[in-house]
Amino acid sequence: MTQQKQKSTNVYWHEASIQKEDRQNLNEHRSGVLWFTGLSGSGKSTLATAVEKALHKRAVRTYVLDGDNVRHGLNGDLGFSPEDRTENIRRIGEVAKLFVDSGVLVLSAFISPYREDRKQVEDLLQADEWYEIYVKCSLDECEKRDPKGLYKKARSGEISRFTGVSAPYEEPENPQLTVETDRYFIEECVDQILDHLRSEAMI
Ligand SMILES: Nc1ncnc2c1ncn2[C@@H]1O[C@H](COP(=O)(O)OS(=O)(=O)O)[C@@H](OP(=O)(O)O)[C@H]1O
Ligand SMILES: Nc1ncnc2c1ncn2[C@@H]1O[C@H](COP(=O)(O)OP(=O)(O)O)[C@@H](O)[C@H]1O
Repeated sequence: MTQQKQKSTNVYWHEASIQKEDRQNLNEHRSGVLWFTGLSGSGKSTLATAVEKALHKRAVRTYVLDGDNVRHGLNGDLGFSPEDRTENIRRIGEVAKLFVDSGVLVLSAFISPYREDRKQVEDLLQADEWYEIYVKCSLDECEKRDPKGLYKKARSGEISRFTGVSAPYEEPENPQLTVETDRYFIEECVDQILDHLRSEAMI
């Protein structure tokens, strides 16, 4: 699957009568994207889910977009070649942007291994709507955790192009936040993220 080309012609943008700002005012919080990126098993889903729970308690409208789940539906036609991963992230970016427009705080949990792909998503959003969170964990530790047994399969050759083993992961150069999940407990990482959101006046 290659990068989508614009095929639709004669289409016109329809301006809505209710704008993003109206929805944010109604919700009494800003919308945006917490973009968790990191190796498989680093803790993206665990943290996105735990942070969502904490935000929900504070009456923040949230939605988790998760790699495994989105690949069951919307992106079920995509594999793990570099081109498919790029298209995967491009579509997620567009979906995330719609959620942001709807006034929601999105928590996305995708490996998103390429810097350029993450930058493309960032460019779809306003500066204060984008929070890149690097879920940092050594390959060694991810492999020890191996919650789905995928590293084992990748090492035996049963899965090809596995991130960190036989496919690249490009670390964020300038993330808003780095959480080191091989150094801190889940609760500590969640607190670090919530503290950051507070310092950004997001909550
Ligand atoms: N080859 C290969 N490489 C990496 N990951 C693989 C692969 N094959 C299957 N899986 C499973 O797919 C999940 C990653 O999907 P993503 O959409 O996040 O990947 S990507 O952003 O397009 O790289 C990933 O989920 P997480 O472990 O939660 O990261 C795996 O469960
Ligand atoms: N500090 C931490 N943060 C997140 N997960 C952690 C942490 N410490 C241990 N873990 C464990 O690591 C695993 C991470 O799995 P998961 O969240 O599915 O990762 P990913 O979504 O990045 O593939 C879980 O079993 C989780 O309990």
